[in-house]
Amino acid sequence: MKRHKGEDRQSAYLSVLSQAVGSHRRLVVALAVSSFAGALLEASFLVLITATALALVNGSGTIGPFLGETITTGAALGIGAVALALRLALNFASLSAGTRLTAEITQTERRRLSHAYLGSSWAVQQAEPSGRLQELLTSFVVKVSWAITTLANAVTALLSLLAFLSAGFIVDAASTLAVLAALTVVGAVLVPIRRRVRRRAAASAVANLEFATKVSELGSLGIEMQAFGVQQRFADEMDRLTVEAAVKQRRVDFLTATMAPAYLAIAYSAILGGVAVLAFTGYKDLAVIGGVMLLMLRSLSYGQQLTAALGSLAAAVPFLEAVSETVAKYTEAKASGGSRHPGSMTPLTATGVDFRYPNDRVALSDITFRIESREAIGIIGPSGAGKSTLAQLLLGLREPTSGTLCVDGVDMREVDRSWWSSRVGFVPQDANLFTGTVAENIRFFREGIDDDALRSAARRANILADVEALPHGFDTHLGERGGQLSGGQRQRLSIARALAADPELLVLDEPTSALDGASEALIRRTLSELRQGMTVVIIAHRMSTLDICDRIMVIEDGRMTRMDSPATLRESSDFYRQSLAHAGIL
Ligand SMILES: Nc1ncnc2c1ncn2[C@@H]1O[C@H](COP(=O)(O)OP(=O)(O)OP(=O)(O)O)[C@@H](O)[C@H]1O
Repeated sequence: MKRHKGEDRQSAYLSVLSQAVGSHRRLVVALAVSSFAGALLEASFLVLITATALALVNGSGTIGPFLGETITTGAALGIGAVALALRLALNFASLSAGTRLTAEITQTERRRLSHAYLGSSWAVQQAEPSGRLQELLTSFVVKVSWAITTLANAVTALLSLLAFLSAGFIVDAASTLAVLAALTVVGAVLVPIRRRVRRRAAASAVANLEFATKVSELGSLGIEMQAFGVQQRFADEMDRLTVEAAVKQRRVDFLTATMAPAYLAIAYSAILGGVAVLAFTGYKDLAVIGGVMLLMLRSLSYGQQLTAALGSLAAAVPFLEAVSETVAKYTEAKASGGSRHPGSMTPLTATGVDFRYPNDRVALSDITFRIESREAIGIIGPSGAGKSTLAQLLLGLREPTSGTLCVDGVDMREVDRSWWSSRVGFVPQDANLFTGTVAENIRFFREGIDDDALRSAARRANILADVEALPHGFDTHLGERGGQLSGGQRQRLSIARALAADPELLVLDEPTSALDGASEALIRRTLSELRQGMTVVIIAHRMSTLDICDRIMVIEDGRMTRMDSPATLRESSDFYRQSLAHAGIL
């Protein structure tokens, strides 16, 4: 059977919701049951108390019959008092279940999102717009927990309504049926409004994410913003995005809020109709009329709660959907890797390797090479030639689009990722330091790096003297992102981090780009000492850094045009000669 598009959407929402409720089902049920029982008690209390009051007015000592039993007014008052006490206890139980539910959902959704992100591939993490994950983890998760608590409230309101209607049937079936019919009409009238709320909320969720991305981007442009004096432009842009997000949110809020007055208008019309019927039929049983009126009013108020809860749910579901879609995207793009442990880190061979980015930009074509143990390989080439992309392939962060990359004869795709990363050191173009001590920054969350290994790594990276000059040495707390260090110091700290776990393969992506001549010379000396004990791959624009290399790979426009010793390249590669000439070496 052909399904309506709206139905598919509806079932998608329901499946996202039921997935999110998942392990919290127990609490949702506890919340619903305690609220339902509370509502039943309240309904019984109202029926008893109305009937008792009328009996007292009429001078009668009994009320009923209820379910075939008559009750004395004294017993009815006693039962009423017990019902009230029980209702209070159940109220507290629902409150406790509700607050626990919110806290648990916040935790599970945050864990689900952060674990999925951390387990996803570098390609997905790198493509993620900045600030998006933070926004999802904070305001989106709060809305998700709110959505599920709202769902529990909706279930509660629905069950309570059913409890009241059941009580109503006992008192007077015909009037209760009329109330039920009125409620069904109201529910149907509000369906299109709820659909609209959902559509508007989806637009609002998108605006929120765009806003978060912009805020994050603007935040990272701080120094340029000040230097170029464009703060006002930034403020204008922020204002524009703030207004856009606020307008979209207001539209959702307005539409959600219209549901209450719309509901009330229709509900009161139904009451008006009911009373008109009574007037018309001349029905006069005061006890029944009083009881039915009370139940009807209370039922309508539960109906109102149900409407409000469903409206809020419609507004929150797009946020839940965004979180679930993101988790699915991260999980689908899990960092790949096998379970094999090659006998050695070398030879490292590439055979006909191509790499294409998702935007179809071909970054590498037909790359073939073989790197032997303890070789020092330099990689040079014009900007944008594909050098960093190749480094990411060597680190196992990206997979070739075609061709193979092998470690001691084993395809990299089959190699155990943790085995590989524990044997590879990496120094990126920009040193990324975090708020923490010098020691923590060098250890970088890895276990088994003792104080001696720290000192040795710092010495080999030529940063030991700088660290010892700090007020608390290795225990000195660095500012956010290592803000109190110079660019060169940050780069050398990043080299110490790469060396701390004694890697067998060291990949350096322009390690000396931020260093002065003297520091660069020291790093060069360090590298020439290091290469005695490990295989080194260095991408460098500074030709002097490549002095220590046995062979140099020249990459031009994604292709490997040469891979030879420096002496041979002087003869065979125009690019190499030009680079030496620019560096004043030739
Ligand atoms: N994440 C990405 N998505 C799409 N294209 C990319 C991405 N990263 C790099 N590229 C493109 O791939 C090509 C190779 O980039 P790569 O960073 O590897 O060059 P590079 O030789 O390291 O450059 P540079 O020396 O300037 O750092 C470039 O054209 C670049 O625009």
